[in-house]
Amino acid sequence: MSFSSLVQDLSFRDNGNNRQQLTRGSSTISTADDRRSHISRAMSYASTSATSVSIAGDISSQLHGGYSHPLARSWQAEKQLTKSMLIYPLFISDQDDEETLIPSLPDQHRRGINTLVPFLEPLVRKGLRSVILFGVPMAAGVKDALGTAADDPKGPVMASIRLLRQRFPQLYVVVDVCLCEYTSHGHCGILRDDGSLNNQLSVDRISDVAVAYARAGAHCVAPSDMNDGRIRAIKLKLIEEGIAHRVLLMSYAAKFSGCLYGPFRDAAGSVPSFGDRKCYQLPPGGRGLARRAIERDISEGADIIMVKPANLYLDIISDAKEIGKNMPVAAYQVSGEFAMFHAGAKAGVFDLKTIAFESTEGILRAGATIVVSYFTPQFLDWLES
Ligand SMILES: NCc1[nH]cc(CCC(=O)O)c1CC(=O)O
Ligand SMILES: [Zn+2]
Ligand SMILES: [Zn+2]
Repeated sequence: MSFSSLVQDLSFRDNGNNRQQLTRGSSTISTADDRRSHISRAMSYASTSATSVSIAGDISSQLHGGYSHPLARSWQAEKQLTKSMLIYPLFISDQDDEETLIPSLPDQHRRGINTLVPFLEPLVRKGLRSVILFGVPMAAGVKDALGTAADDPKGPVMASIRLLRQRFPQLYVVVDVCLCEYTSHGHCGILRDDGSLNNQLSVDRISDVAVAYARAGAHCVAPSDMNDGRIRAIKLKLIEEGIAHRVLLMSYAAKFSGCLYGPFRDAAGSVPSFGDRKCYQLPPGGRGLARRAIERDISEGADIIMVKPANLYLDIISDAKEIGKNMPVAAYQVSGEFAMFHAGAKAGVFDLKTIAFESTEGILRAGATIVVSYFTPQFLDWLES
């Protein structure tokens, strides 16, 4: 294109301003004018081509900003999964040397106290920061209507708390507080004659158990029983005992009754002998009820609120973050979710490591910063690379 035809071309299409500059000679065209003429040329081209409108005319449509690089991908997340976010569940049986694979809970064992230290040593070395203990009485005749074995000073949980505190000073020890593993009927409290939960007796008993675990050295007690008023009762008793300043109270605030606890009940032998837990666990559709439970438990003195299960209840995690915006939110990726991911991986639906990360990142994105996860030992390896 010759200079004269370029001038002709520009003056033909451009506004008066540009034409004025051009009449003073090509050497006086300013940079700004130069840019303007380029834009106007692009726009006049765009007006004849529908596809270029979105490219040149609308920068906001450009989302593919070179984030295929793993580091650039990680920068898109508000929170990165770290080892310190993970709590690993341990099932402690009263058979001291036991190490039994739990059939419905892949790679997870029920273990006696004598197997704990050798099992945990390499994990702690790899960066395990926290465990949550569940007691599993296996011996015949241990269970009764009151769940007496729960805080037996010689019982496996009390002994394990003391052992872990002594052997692994850096390990943060959380203890689940409930009666269902210890009651003959398998429910999470003390029952009336008609089989319904006696809330007052249950709360009295649960808070005694929580205080016993705390006195034995638990850093954190986590009541999962769902009896009304248990958080207040435990907090008051911890204050009364003079140990409230050194014990965190983590409430399973929003705990739903669904079909995702099966492998856990296998592991813990806590299937109710009659009925179900629908009187004291939330209905899956009960978002409002969950919000009320979270508000209630915060007002009663919970230090951490938990949502359980996790991946099917991400909206509840996000509600918990909003309601409890000044406190940590935990989520429990439960046994049924873990087993489901294993089954999917085994069936070739997806890769286990990939789904472990994707599901856990979903939990963080929803608002949790603490994740109770059966994947914890694997994450300790996966987060190394
Ligand atoms: N109160 C017992 C308890 N504590 C934690 C879980 C579930 C954990 C899991 O499924 O991984 C359960 C089972 C239940 O409520 O029946
Ligand atoms: Zn229970
Ligand atoms: Zn429990």
